[in-house]
Amino acid sequence: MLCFDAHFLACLAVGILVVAYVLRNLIVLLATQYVSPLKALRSPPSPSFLFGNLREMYQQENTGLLFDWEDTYGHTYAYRGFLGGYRLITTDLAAITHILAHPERFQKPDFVRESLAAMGAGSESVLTTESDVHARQRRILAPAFTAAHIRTLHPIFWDKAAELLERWTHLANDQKGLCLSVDVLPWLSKATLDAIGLAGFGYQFNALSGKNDELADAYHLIFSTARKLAVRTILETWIPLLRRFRPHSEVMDRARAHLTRVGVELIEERKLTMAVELNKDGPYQSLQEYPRQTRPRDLLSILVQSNMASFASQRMTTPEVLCQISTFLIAGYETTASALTWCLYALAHDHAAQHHLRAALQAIPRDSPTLDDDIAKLEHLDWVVREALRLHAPVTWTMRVAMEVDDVPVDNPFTDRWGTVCNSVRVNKGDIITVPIQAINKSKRIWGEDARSFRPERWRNPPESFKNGLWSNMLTFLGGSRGCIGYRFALAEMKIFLYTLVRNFEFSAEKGVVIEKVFNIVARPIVKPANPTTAIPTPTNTGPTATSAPPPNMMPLLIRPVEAFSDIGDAADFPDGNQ
Ligand code: HEM
Repeated sequence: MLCFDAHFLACLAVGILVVAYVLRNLIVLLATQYVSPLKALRSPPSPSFLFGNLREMYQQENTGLLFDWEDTYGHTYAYRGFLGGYRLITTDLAAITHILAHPERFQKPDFVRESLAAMGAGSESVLTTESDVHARQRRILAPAFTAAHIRTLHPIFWDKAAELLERWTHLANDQKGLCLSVDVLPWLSKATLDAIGLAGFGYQFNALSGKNDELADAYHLIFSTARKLAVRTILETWIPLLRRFRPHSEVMDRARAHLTRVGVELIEERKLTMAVELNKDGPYQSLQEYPRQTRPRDLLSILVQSNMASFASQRMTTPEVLCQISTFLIAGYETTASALTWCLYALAHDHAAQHHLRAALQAIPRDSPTLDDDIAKLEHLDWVVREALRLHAPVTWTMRVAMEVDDVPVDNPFTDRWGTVCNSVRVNKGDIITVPIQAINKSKRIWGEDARSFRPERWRNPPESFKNGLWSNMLTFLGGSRGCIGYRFALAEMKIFLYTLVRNFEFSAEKGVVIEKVFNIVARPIVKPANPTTAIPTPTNTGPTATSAPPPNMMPLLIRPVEAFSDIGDAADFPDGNQ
């Protein structure tokens, strides 16, 4: 009896604590929301008390929601989050510039950092740290991303692009001049995973060749799950305790353990090879004594050196180094794969642009000794890459949280819900801000009436209005000190892949196939059935590890070798479905 009572009382105490914890969080949330100055902003109606506009936001790329909202509420307004909380959203360039220029005042919200950490980046990654720790990590990592170092990685990109070309050529040859339906997404994911593995860490995933690799499978799993905005995810945002009780996937746990094992092996191996080099090169006592100009610049060497550094400002601990390894593997492949996939999609829907690009690429011979310099400078290729990255930014939006009260200045005064004209937005500590990367990239105000069309020639005279994006007057790689560290890596890889693929293949869309975007860190394509009874088309080939079930994310395109196409006719002869 006593035992039952003790057990009962313990359960009761735990229950009370849990209820008190949830209530406390809800009260803090409601109080923060109650006093938030964002309540004064105009806002669209909220379809759900519990989830506000979050579900609509998730679909915004397919519905044009943010454009409608901007037409109705102007550049600066609020939408509703969990339990009706107001979140600032602004396409005002002065406001965005201010937010990105003050990373101390506007940090990543903890629920964003935790979900990135849980997806494999870890809590000590440059993607998830803030303030001094983040600044130190960026400083240490920067030498691996200079233009000069990225140039040394080109041979890896060329090899991987050639391998992909060979595989597609092999498949296409069986078609005897007819179009082959290929889901390009998994192929590009595998190729870019191989590339970052080798370029960053000398690690052979062999994903393109179809060899089984537990790590490659783990990354595939990370990006192919969580396709729906789950209620649980929203609740976890405000009740952090729930994050500790995420359903555990055994596969993911195994994958994480495997990732750590591989990371430790990579570090140890590199330490050994660097020690051998050191002894060969001179009487240095430690890696840090290497003359600066002869120090290896590849990512793994930089991480290993920092692990052994004696100065705190240059040192990363082993767990930190492991976090960077998994971060760069994640950040470095699915983003670029998504960018390339959407670029091929855009070209498949615009044969004139594709034709021009191909002609420009074919003018540079593959065996030219200056090929690397030439394609880096090739105007038309550059335009296509910029335009695809503008229209199909892989990272569609990002979030920040105000760490203190601030007045965010705006270029375009806005009228609040009481009719007052305002020149700045007041935010309180804890207010959430959405930076709508894609909506700004497609803004008619910046890019003109044809802002939502794919028109590479616009880059002949690009608009000057936005100076603060990291690259090319746009927000695709964000800006400020938290802008994408790997943008040169991504651009070089994209250009080499496009040179190789577009010179050799014609791409076209499949008739009647409508592609939509879903979000899982990056924008990924899915096929929208024309009506509920229409089956999702299964491309002839989905990549080396295809299974009978259609993959959840896919980009089926028709491809045909250029020679076969040239024999048959002109670009206009492509099957229906192309515009
Ligand atoms: C087309 C390809 C890519 C796009 C569109 C892209 C976009 C972005 C964006 C928008 C951010 C900022 C996220 C935020 O603060 O909310 C970011 C950060 C980052 N990216 Fe990329 N990225 C790409 C490729 C790469 C590559 C190839 C690498 C590495 C090899 C990389 C590594 C990173 C890292 C480490 C960060 C965190 C930077 C920091 O917080 O200091 N990215 N990227």
